[in-house]
Amino acid sequence: MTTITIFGVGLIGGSLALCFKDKPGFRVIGHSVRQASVDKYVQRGVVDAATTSMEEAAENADFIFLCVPVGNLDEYVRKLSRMKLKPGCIITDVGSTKASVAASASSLQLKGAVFIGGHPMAGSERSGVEAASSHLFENAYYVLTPDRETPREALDRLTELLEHTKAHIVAVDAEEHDEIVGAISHLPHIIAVALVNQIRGYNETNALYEALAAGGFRDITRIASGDPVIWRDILLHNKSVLLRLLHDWREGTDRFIELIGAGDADGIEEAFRSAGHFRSQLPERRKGMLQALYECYIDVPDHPGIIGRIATELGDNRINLSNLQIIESREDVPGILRLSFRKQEELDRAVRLLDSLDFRVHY
Ligand SMILES: NC(=O)c1ccc[n+]([C@@H]2O[C@H](COP(=O)([O-])OP(=O)(O)OC[C@H]3O[C@@H](n4cnc5c(N)ncnc54)[C@H](O)[C@@H]3O)[C@@H](O)[C@H]2O)c1
Ligand SMILES: O=C(O)C(=O)C[C@]1(C(=O)O)C=C[C@@H](O)C=C1
Repeated sequence: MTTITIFGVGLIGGSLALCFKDKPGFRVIGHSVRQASVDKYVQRGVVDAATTSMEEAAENADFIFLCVPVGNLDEYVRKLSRMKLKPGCIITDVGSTKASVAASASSLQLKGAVFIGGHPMAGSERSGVEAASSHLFENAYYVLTPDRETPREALDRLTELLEHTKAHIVAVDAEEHDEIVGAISHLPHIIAVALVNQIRGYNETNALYEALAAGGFRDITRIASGDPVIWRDILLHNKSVLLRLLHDWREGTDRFIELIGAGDADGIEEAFRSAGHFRSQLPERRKGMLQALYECYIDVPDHPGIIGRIATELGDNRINLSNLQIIESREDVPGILRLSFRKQEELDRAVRLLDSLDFRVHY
């Protein structure tokens, strides 16, 4: 029996637990500092058993996943280093920054256990075990950050276990990870939050800002709703990288001030063209499950039952909807529904079907 212990059964810890739970030969143990959370994990069937005792959770584990906020990782690694663990136990984490936890672990004697940093490149703005899903990591990249000391056999064992997530496992140096993930994840979160707060300020004197905010604003700001504690810790643990990136970002916005100020039409077009070109090359598989892979938008007249009818028509025609979101719904305008599918072929069939039913469909 392989025992997998998860400290912090939230969005990421809970999703990992669901990837392993009920697989033959696996037993999944959850840990929380709060009894109410322990009860909830068990009630929801996310883990086989749970406890508030760190020793009890860790003692028989073959794999330990630390899925707590980045700011708590050092404390967890330190506590584990003082415990008697099963020989050969692999300790890993899922923190969004990697250099600081790698430094904590390498400064400690883990008494026969091995630490290998990890970071699944999938998630969402939601948090807590309620948002967990066994599909979260499918087709996403899952970064591991072994170093020169990491035994090959341990890396292979962890990689083999993580195959249950259906993610693509890649090994990346911890510092390089923080550099790149700072740019493609942490900086965008900062920009989204700064933008929302800028608009929130304008909205205080004119509520039309909020009322008129449509698809563009929502698309670029979804991630501004991330958990404040999780993101506080991430930003503070990638400080030097982020300060450099923010400096570059300021140059990017200064460039727009120049282009617009000078009425440089060609320069503006070129900025959009090169960005669009780069973005269109991003591999689809990098998107996590909670993001749409293939999407279309439908104008829906504001009358009861319409959403149910669309879902039923798709279901009757065996077209699998991966997500359905109302992105605009006010009394005075038609609503807009965003439908997401996992496959191009499903999107194509949905568009043909909805067209034939006289819905206005846009891509
Ligand atoms: N949210 C994402 O998109 C995402 C993606 C990849 C990795 N991560 C990383 O995963 C880790 C967990 O994030 P999440 O999104 O699952 O958050 P979450 O809030 O859903 O889960 C965090 C878990 O840690 C527990 N916890 C919080 N504070 C604690 C403390 N002080 N001591 C002990 N336990 C505590 C919570 O009870 C919860 O079970 C973080 O390190 C984060 O950087 C997040
Ligand atoms: O999809 C989202 O909402 C996320 O924020 C996921 C996301 C990201 O892509 O930036 C956020 C943090 C992670 O550590 C990994 C992935």
